[in-house]
Amino acid sequence: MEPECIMSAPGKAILHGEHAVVHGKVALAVSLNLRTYLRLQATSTSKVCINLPNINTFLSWDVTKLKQLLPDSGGERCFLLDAELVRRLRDLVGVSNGTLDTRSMAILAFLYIYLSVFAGSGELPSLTVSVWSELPTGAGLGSSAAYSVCLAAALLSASGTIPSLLSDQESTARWGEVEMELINRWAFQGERIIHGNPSGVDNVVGTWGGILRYHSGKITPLNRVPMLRILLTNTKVPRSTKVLVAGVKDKMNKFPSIINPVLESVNAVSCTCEQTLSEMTNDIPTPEHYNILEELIDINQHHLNVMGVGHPALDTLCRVTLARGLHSKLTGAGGGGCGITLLRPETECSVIQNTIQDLRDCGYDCWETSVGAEGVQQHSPLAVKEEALEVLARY
Ligand SMILES: Nc1ncnc2c1ncn2[C@@H]1O[C@H](COP(=O)(O)OP(=O)(O)OP(=O)(O)O)[C@@H](O)[C@H]1O
Ligand SMILES: C[C@@](O)(CCO)CC(=O)[O-]
Ligand SMILES: [Mg+2]
Repeated sequence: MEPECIMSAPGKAILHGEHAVVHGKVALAVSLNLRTYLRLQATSTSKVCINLPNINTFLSWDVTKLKQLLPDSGGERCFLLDAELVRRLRDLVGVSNGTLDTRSMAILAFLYIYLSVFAGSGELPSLTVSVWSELPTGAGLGSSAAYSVCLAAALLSASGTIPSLLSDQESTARWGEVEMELINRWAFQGERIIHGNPSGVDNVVGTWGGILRYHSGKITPLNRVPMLRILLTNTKVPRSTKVLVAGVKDKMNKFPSIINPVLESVNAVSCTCEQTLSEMTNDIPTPEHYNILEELIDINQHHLNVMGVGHPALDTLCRVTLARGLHSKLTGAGGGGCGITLLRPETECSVIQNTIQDLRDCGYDCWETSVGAEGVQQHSPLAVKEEALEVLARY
């Protein structure tokens, strides 16, 4: 095992298709230039330690105690969640079945991947894992997926299942397709623990990065898309993806003939958006293209409200931006959290600045973001963003 490794993975924004994607519809998603960073250190303390400064969680366990929880076999566990292992971990962490609290979810996901990845070798190494993120936690930008992707990459690398990539002190590197598939599968298990019933789109974006279409597990990178300018707004209203996803399912069960057509319509929105983006890259983008993108945003935002995942703070976001001629929708699971606002090429700087100020006056965080960042990466210490290294080096 290498003495130390540092990984990072990006957050994501969903352009269209959140919730519908859980039920087999198309989603379009982009990676963000906000990342989660993880540092793993091999130790000889006979302890497993985790430091999660974003959620003020610092814990450790004796390796001998964790050994008692080892599942019978490893490896294949990246396909199905091992319910018995989850039960044992819940007992260890002291949480009941329905728990949703931030800490317990993060710890369960970590211990689940750690134990499963090392189960095959029968030996549990002592190590310290520290994770710090630029992403707001639980706000719709895929923080859970970026966290799970980093955990999967680091623990698979520590176990020797995938190679450690770096040869010199200053590089950043990415794995090949086979290793990324494996990272993605294990990250999906982390998402299952945190989300309950994830579609897999968030961990796919966290692993591969870029701009992509996701449909029932099938990933299609959109290599040619116009440069999209987006405002991200965090309403700071807390919410849980798990609860919201379960709420949509309840509505589907209660009113199938009403909700199923809505999901079908969201699917058509995603497909029409994809088609429009492709026309914009083949021809010169016109104002009419942007009008279509804006109408699709409005339609989808209404659909998401019908599904019950809106929030008054998101309504305010849409109203405030529309007053400046800009169109917004929630992104991710909704219920609060973040929204995206499309900027047109001709949108004047003063309009953008005034919109940002209006939103900040509502108490929201708001910033312009670039999309399409790299997926999961391994960094040498000298190639990590200074701020991230500074935080991770404290532990
Ligand atoms: N930096 C972090 N440190 C520790 N745990 C984290 C971190 N980021 C995310 N998590 C875990 O992920 C959970 C948030 O996941 P959740 O899916 O609800 O929100 P999200 O992923 O930010 O939004 P969405 O799924 O809508 O994109 C937290 O409760 C915590 O358990
Ligand atoms: C709400 C949802 O569609 C997106 C969360 O970012 C959930 C999922 O796809 O797993
Ligand atoms: Mg999530």
